[in-house]
Parts: sequence; structure tokens; C-alpha cells
Amino acid sequence: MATNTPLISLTHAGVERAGRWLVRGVDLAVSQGEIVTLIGPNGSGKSTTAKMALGVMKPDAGSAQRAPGLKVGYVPQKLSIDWTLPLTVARFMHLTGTPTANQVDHALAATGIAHLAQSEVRNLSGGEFQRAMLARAIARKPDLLVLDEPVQGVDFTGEIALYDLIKRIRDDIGCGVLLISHDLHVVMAATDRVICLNGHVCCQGSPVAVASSEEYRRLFGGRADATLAVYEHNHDHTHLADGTVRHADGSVTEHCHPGDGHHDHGHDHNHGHDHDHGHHLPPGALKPGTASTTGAGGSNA
Ligand SMILES: Nc1ncnc2c1ncn2[C@@H]1O[C@H](COP(=O)(O)OP(=O)(O)OP(=O)(O)O)[C@@H](O)[C@H]1O
Repeated sequence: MATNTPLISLTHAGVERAGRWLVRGVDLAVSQGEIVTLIGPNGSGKSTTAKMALGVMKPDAGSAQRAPGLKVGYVPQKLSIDWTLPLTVARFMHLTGTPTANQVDHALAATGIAHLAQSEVRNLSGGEFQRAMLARAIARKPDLLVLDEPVQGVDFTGEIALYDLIKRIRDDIGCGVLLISHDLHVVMAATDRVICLNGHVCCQGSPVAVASSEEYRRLFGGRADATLAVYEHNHDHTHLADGTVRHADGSVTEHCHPGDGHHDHGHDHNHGHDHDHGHHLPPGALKPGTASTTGAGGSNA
């Protein structure tokens, strides 16, 4: 299914605002049929990276390429909708595009909410609303599906179902998927590549750890370990506001070293660096450090 020509790609791309690099040196490619997940702390540049890839933001360094005529389906992180006005799911499907009646029916069926077509969007549950957003994004069968925090407002069990659905949509349409995970360090196992950002690509690889404890299985069912995985990384360097990098030994360089792990950011965001990246897992589940990751080390080092 996947071809070698990427749908979108970034090469050493970066965005600078008011003398500060929001992200820098990002290499990223998403091909047809491929699922790529961006993770990283708040303010680490995930949305900025996605915007560069989509052509909404122009890189100040490096370059961004998109396949000619690329059709993108987008599920935004936030929607500005006047919730006091009545809006049915069926009408919601037409807010940002002009899908045919057939396409709407198919998209609602594919996301399991055909029965909600005449329901009001403001009355939907978190999971139903995310499905409505997904339905709208896939109605015109995009080449690339971009999801900014698709499991927002959804409980953990609902997350598994949504990730499952995203995978099925990928299998069905054959689109590439770029998934932005804002707070989660638990990513779907179907992800081909996880890219961890913190002002730059600090590490990347396939999600390999499997949550295999009894408690975990009991809580999320037998399919949980096939759907979810943890991704480990270590903090060992700090990104300073001028875009340079301070390493554990105190040295400062322009870029990361090959093999550098996760790191701190030198500006004001509280990134929770000391937290356990496996904290979304229940007691007894596999913890970071007990699993290996492939391809660790910044690709932009
Ligand atoms: N247009 C802009 N001008 C100046 N700074 C910006 C602009 N857009 C984003 N930023 C800053 O760039 C940094 C990266 O923002 P971005 O939205 O890409 O992060 P993120 O990883 O998606 O964060 P979150 O998980 O909190 O949504 C943040 O510090 C943000 O305040």
C-alpha cells in the first residue's frame, strides 16, 4: 500500500518567531498508508510542526514538501463553534466542505455514528464528538489524515476504540496519518513511527513496549496490549531559548548529538520533565526503561 514518495515531508525545517526557534531541524515524512505520531510536552512544537507540514506555516529554515494535489482531512485540536445554536451532526459534516450525501452517509457509517446523524452536536458525548470530527475529516477520502489530539475528552477505554477506528480508516482508505498526541505518552501500537519533539526531534522510533500486566489486561481487555504501547526516552540535554543545546556535561552546541535522549527546554514552559512517562499505565504495567526503542537519537543531530 505504501509508496516511497512521501505525502508530506519536512527537511531540517524550523520556525523562528521574535528571535526564538519554536522548532528547529525537524526531519519528518509521512507516506501513503503510514501512521506517524508526534508526541512531546506542551509547547514543544507539535502543532507548529504539523502546520509546517500542511503548508499553513512557512519554515524559516529548511523546507517543506507536499505531494501535488494532496487532499488533507484535518481534525483540529479545538473548534470555534457557537454551541448555543442548534447544529445537527449531518449539518456539521458540511461546515468545512461539500461532501455528497453518499460521502456523508459512508463517513458516518465508517465511524459508527450513522444513528446520530440528526442528533445535536452539543449533546454528543466526548467519544461521539471525536467520531463526528473524524467523520467530517474522512468524508472526502483524504490522502492524508491529520489528527490533532484525537482522543481529547475520551476516557482510556474510548481511546483504545478510537485508535482502533483510526487504524481501520487507514486500512480502508489507504491514507497516511499524522497524529498529534498532546499529553499522552501512550501511543497506538499501529503507529509506524513515533517522533518525539521538544523544540526539535529528540528521539524517534517504533512503539515497542507492551503493557502486559494482569491488572492492565483486566482493566482494558485482552486487546489492550495489542493496541497500546509505551514509548521511553531519557532527559539528558536542554534546549536554550537561542536554539542552542546544553548537554549534561555543561557543554553548549548548535544542535543535538547523535544518540541524545529526551531533554529539557530552556524557556518558561513547565514540561513536567521529571515525571514518569509511563504514568498513564496502571500499576504493574510495563514501565519505561524495561522496553527498548528502535531508532532512538535525534534525526537532526
Ligand atoms: N505564531 C507564534 N508566534 C510566537 N510563538 C508561537 C507561535 N505559535 C506557537 N508559538 C509558541 O511556540 C511553541 C510551540 O507551540 P506549539 O503549539 O507548536 O506546541 P505544541 O507542542 O503543539 O503544544 P501543546 O501540546 O501545548 O498544544 C510554544 O511555546 C508557543 O507558545
